[in-house]
Amino acid sequence: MSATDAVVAVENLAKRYGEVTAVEDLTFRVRPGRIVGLLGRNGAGKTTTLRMLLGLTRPSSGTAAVFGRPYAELPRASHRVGVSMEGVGPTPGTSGRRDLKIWAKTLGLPAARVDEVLHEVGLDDAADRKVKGYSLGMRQRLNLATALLADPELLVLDEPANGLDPDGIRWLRTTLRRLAGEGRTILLSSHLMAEVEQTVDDIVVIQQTLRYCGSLDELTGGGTRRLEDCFFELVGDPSRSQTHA
Ligand SMILES: Nc1ncnc2c1ncn2[C@@H]1O[C@H](COP(=O)(O)OP(=O)(O)OP(=O)(O)O)[C@@H](O)[C@H]1O
Repeated sequence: MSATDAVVAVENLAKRYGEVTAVEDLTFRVRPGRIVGLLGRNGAGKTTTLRMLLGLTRPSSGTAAVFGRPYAELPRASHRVGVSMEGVGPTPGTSGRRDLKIWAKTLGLPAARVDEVLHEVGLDDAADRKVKGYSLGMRQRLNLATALLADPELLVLDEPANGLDPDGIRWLRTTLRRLAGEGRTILLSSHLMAEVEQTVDDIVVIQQTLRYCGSLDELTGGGTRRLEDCFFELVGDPSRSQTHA
């Protein structure tokens, strides 16, 4: 697949914060219609990578493109790409419904779309409560509702399963499958192996540098090996050695 056919194309991407190297020489592509899990332990560079992809953090070197262009140069980027990420979310003092209405107006969408996405994420009953009173799981649902507002082709979701209860996790999995079934591409970051194993088609494993990029099936031998075991082989298991790979 050429870089122009890819929904996401990351080429030799690097980010350094002074002495700290967050990401180094990262290259991977995301194919259309796939659910892709970006995996790595805490501090591996997942959020930094997604932020560079969305033009929120400037790379030290390399490039990141969405639909063949840097996000900042992509026409109708906020309609084509839905984002759920800490710091891109709602204003705590407003209600969920009010917050979504502001986003809908900003995006030039009809107010009726707000009710649709509230229903889609199961927040109808809590829609008029203040966001500051929401549980973490409710915030995740609201973030996803915001990401879905413009009916985007690509969803970029940073740790979407964080804080969800078992019902919420099952709901998220079914929802993501349905969205991908409608032809959307989904790039999500996570460190929840069991969840990722049940949700994604492809895997990108990073630990500053790229450790794996390909199908989940290929990595786990068609499900004969646990993703968690494969993951530790790729990034190193601190319980077996004193040094991280
Ligand atoms: N603005 C910043 N200034 C300095 N260092 C940063 C900054 N943002 C990230 N880092 C560092 O870059 C590295 C990667 O961080 P990043 O948040 O991308 O990891 P992550 O994989 O998303 O981790 P987590 O799973 O804990 O969210 C870490 O060492 C982090 O401390």
